[in-house]
Amino acid sequence: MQIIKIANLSKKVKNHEILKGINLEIDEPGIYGFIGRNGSGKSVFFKTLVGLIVPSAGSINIFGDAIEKGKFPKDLGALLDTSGFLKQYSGYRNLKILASILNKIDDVEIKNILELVGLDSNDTRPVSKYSLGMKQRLGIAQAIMENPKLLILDEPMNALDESGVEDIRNLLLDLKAKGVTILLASHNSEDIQLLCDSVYKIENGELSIVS
Ligand SMILES: Nc1ncnc2c1ncn2[C@@H]1O[C@H](COP(=O)(O)OP(=O)(O)OP(=O)(O)O)[C@@H](O)[C@H]1O
Repeated sequence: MQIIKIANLSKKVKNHEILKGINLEIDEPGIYGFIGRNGSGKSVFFKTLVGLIVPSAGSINIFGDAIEKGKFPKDLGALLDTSGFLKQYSGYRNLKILASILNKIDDVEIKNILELVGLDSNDTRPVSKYSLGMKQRLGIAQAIMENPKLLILDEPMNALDESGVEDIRNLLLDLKAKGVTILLASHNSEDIQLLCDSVYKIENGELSIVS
């Protein structure tokens, strides 16, 4: 089944055309990089893919299903920003609350995912006490915890230290080896070069293939 099919996708806010007639088809699992200057439209593009932003025109299909507003696509995990966590609760409690929506994974799996991204699963401190890098790791844990077949990651290495970057690179390559498709927006050319099978550029809201 086709993984992603995007046809003529546009997003206009007032007179500003943020995305202009984007077409993209992804048929093969792999890691797809998205590069582009600050403000070029990468985050808006990703948010549109998951139904958080409603396009002005065009269509998006993920695993054959049309994306609709507010209906998060199944088999999809996303890291779009890490500000959505409930700051008064621990990382574990946050993931548990999110996991209770679909009820696909149990407590042991949640703890394993936390350890996988380098967080202490027994840490009871609230997220308000987390460093930026820890929040980023928690965001990655949230994105991957339900074993999605498609993963959309907006700058996942933000605020990570060197070993964190190395851990997450390896994690993404492991997921790719398991057949997961990953869309990765990054400003880090090393991440793009090391990880991506194909690279796209967004420039002034238009998408083109780089390699
Ligand atoms: N919710 C919104 N409503 C209106 N305009 C928005 C909204 N979010 C982003 N924009 C505008 O859309 C354009 C693209 O922003 P976007 O965040 O997608 O860029 P980006 O490529 O992700 O940038 P960066 O590399 O800095 O993360 C910018 O001009 C921004 O001001």
